[in-house]
Amino acid sequence: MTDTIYALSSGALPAGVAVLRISGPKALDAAAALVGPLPEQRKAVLRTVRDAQGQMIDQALVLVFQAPASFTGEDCVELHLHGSRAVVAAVYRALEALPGLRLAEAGEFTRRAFENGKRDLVEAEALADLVASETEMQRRLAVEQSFGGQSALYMEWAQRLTKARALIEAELDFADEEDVPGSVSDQVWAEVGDLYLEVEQHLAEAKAGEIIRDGYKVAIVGPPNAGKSSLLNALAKRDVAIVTDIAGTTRDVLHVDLDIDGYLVRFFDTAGIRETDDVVEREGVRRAKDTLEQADLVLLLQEIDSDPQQFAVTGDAEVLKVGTKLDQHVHRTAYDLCISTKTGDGLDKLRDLIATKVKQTWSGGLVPGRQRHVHYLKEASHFIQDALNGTELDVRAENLRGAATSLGRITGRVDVEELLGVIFSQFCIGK
Ligand SMILES: Nc1nc2c(c(=O)[nH]1)N(C=O)[C@@H](CNc1ccc(C(=O)N[C@@H](CCC(=O)O)C(=O)O)cc1)CN2
Ligand SMILES: Nc1nc2c(ncn2[C@@H]2O[C@H](COP(=O)(O)OP(=O)(O)OP(=O)(O)O)[C@@H](O)[C@H]2O)c(=O)[nH]1
Ligand SMILES: [Mg+2]
Repeated sequence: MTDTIYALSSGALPAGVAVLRISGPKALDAAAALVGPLPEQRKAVLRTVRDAQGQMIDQALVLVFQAPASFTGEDCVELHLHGSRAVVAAVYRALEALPGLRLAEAGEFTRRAFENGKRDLVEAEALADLVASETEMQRRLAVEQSFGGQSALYMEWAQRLTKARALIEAELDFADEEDVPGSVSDQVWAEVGDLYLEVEQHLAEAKAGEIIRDGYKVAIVGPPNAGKSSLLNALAKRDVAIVTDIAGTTRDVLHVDLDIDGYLVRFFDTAGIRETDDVVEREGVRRAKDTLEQADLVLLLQEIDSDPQQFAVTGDAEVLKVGTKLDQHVHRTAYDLCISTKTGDGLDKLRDLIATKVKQTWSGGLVPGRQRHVHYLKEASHFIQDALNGTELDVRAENLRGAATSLGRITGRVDVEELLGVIFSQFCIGK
């Protein structure tokens, strides 16, 4: 028998109100033990919460959800308590004393929702993203992936693959019979070819999902003393990095997260890149180069009119040449943009430029949300490719099955074999 679990579902205490959720076969009994006869389901009612000795703990709103119509699909009760640590601790003590009840583990309510078919893996992961979202775009992406058809897209693909496989296998089984025209198979492979392109197009947008979720990475690089750390501080509007006039001040990579127009943008301040015998600085330079390679955008800083020290910017990030210390120099066209952290000149322009670039990364549509999805999408894509390029019909059909299974693993919901049964039962081969 499943445990009945409980936990605080609302935020950090103290708070005005704390929502304590109980879910599982004993949820209703447990709640009744604390508050007496339960209200009609899905109707909030004010009740006194008492411990086993009959001592009053708090007055709370009680909300009952009967299985299967609840968030988890199990019997659920919510106690909307006063949000103090002592109240919650006292209710925990009272629940703990009841047999078959225990504190929920992280994610366990949502896990049960998955196990009871209330949401699939993509929706459950996106719900975690929604709860963790800090920027507007993270929220939008999470909402889109949790409630907006991401799962339906993968399931539709899996179904198309399974249908194609059913038709191919029918051809295999009835190859010697006249009522399976050869052109059926041509048609099927043309459709699989279309699907392949759709999957590839979707995969091509994986970067967008990563940027929204994990942030758009901007590396601030350049020679020592160019003003990199000063820029980081100016962007952060606080004294994050040490700034001195000594070349080689920064060694570690420091970062600051900013919300720019609803997007998470992560700025990385790095050690000035130069040849050096200093062991510590050399490690700093190595890390600077690493950061540069992983960036989505590189701000290459250089004091205006200084000798253009050249070093290779590797990686495929776009590079913006930024001239610094504009207060001491005049504007030069050799740079994409000139700034002064001393006067603040050019900083708004830089922020706008970055905002424009990050906005181009996501069209707002369905994109792969996580590395896990990308992994299975690539796997599916390879199977489809093998199916398209194969020669033996049975092997090609097997590759179609592999592709559908890979897609099924993303949502964790599709039972592909079951689907095959449904499809087979729907068409008859002239028998
Ligand atoms: N108080 C409270 N607020 C909350 C939640 C909650 O659990 N409790 N949620 C928790 O994340 C979110 C709302 N999500 C929910 C999702 C499903 C059901 C539910 O009862 N589903 C039933 C009935 C559906 C219906 O009537 O349309 C079901 O799926 O069968 C409830 C809340 C946000 N706000
Ligand atoms: N006048 C003027 N001085 C600046 C400006 N930005 C930075 N500086 C000065 O330039 C010196 C170096 O600045 P940092 O920000 O430490 O330079 P950095 O690129 O981080 O240097 P390293 O960490 O050594 O690679 C400091 O003395 C700053 O005050 C600016 O816009 N105008
Ligand atoms: Mg520095």
